[in-house]
Amino acid sequence: MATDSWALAVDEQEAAAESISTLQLNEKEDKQKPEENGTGKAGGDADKTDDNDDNEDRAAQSLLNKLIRSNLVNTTNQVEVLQRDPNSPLYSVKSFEELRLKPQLLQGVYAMGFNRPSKIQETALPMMLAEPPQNLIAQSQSGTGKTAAFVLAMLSHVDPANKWPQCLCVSPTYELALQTGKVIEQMGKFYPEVKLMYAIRGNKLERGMKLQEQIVIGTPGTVLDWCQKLRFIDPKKIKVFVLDEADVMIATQGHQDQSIRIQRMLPKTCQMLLFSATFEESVWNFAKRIVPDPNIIKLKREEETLDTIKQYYVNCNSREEKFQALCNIYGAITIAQAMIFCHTRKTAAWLAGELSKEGHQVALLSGEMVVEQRAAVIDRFRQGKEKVLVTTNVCARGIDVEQVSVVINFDLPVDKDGNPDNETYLHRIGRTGRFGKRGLAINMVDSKASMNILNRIQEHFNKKIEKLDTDDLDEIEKIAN
Ligand SMILES: Nc1ncnc2c1ncn2[C@@H]1O[C@H](COP(=O)(O)OP(=O)(O)OP(=O)(O)O)[C@@H](O)[C@H]1O
Repeated sequence: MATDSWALAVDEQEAAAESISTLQLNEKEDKQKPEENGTGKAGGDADKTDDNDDNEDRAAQSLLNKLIRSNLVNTTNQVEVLQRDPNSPLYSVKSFEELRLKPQLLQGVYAMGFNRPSKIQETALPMMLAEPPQNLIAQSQSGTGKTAAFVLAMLSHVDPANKWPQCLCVSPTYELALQTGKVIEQMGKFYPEVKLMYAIRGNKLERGMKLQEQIVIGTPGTVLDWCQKLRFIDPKKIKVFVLDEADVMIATQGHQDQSIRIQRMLPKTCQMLLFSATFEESVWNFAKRIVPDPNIIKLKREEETLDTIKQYYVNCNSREEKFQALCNIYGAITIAQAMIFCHTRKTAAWLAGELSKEGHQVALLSGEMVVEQRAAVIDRFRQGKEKVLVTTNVCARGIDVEQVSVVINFDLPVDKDGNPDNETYLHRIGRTGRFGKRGLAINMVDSKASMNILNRIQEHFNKKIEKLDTDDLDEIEKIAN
């Protein structure tokens, strides 16, 4: 997940513009709207249309990644552990059996197809299941098994004989809460005595009632209401409090305060667990307020490099010339699958249309689609049903489509001030050690300004980007070898 300031700026812009409603997120949460912040539009290459509003927000990004992910993201990086009590032994497990889980839960874990704990689970699970309970702040990239870990911890800690809420989990949005709820249901499949309740707006309960479900998952506003105003939950009886997606949480106004207010109502003995995909200072400051005396686990993201990538640029004068160059490349070499990035929705839609007319099977990923539609587009592309995926810079941020060996920057990535967005460039084109197969990146340059951007990207990475003459078929053929 990108943490650049531009991403945050566009998030705010998106929230302010209320175009978030098209993503159908937060609809059921009484989200406080931030003030209009007048964030400017991101400047493009030659392509300065005003439709660059398909800004992504963190919640949508996170949901999208969850919906399209079919596997664990494995990393070879070691976890970094900071223990509250450095003298206590640090346990790590290599199998689920070692955790001495209830048989119903072990059955649930195996039924989900998990053979062994993921890297972060190896250390986080023994810590979360220890007696007495230990508090934990854990950070690792999306897809590394955090959700599965805290779901297992919650299910292990409840006493099904007690008919009241014992575990409370807060998520930033209704949809993310539902996704986690599904994992609880799956993992607890063989443990039917444990019941789950969703504390989300729209779930109206009779006044005066007391919840009997042992696990409650919801959004901060509703959870707070249910604990404080409506008293459906007795917060003093909560044994485990989970705050998921802390980085997404703090990007939504109001959620941080609500979460802290919930936390203050819980008993001192309650186990506090906080998870985040990123760990910038704001997340860290928030985490420290939610989790007293924490153990801390961090798992670094695998570094991407440009070492195995052949990079080229093509000089053009207009978007039509860029399109022609693209056609020449397609005419000369066989491209199994390519991702093409544009700066605006309008360009992306235009390009997708032109490529279709040329007979290409094109998928278009656009900001106006709801998250589920976007997930479906990416999924089809991953399955190879389409050979070209055209998208905007913002829309595809943080999405990994590993098998793509050709990336075309129809417009170069720039931040909101028009400076090169090196992080996005690297993430889009770079490969981690594991996916170290050779790749090809082609950058379209169409103005002095974009040539300048390209030069700065070259300088930043200290890697030469070769010029490619797309009118010379022989030359293009060479790049494929
Ligand atoms: N031990 C495991 N073995 C195999 N698959 C696993 C294991 N743990 C989790 N998974 C699977 O890997 C995927 C990612 O796991 P999970 O959702 O828990 O990651 P996450 O770190 O919480 O991601 P996010 O930050 O997006 O919520 C899921 O499909 C999950 O079912």
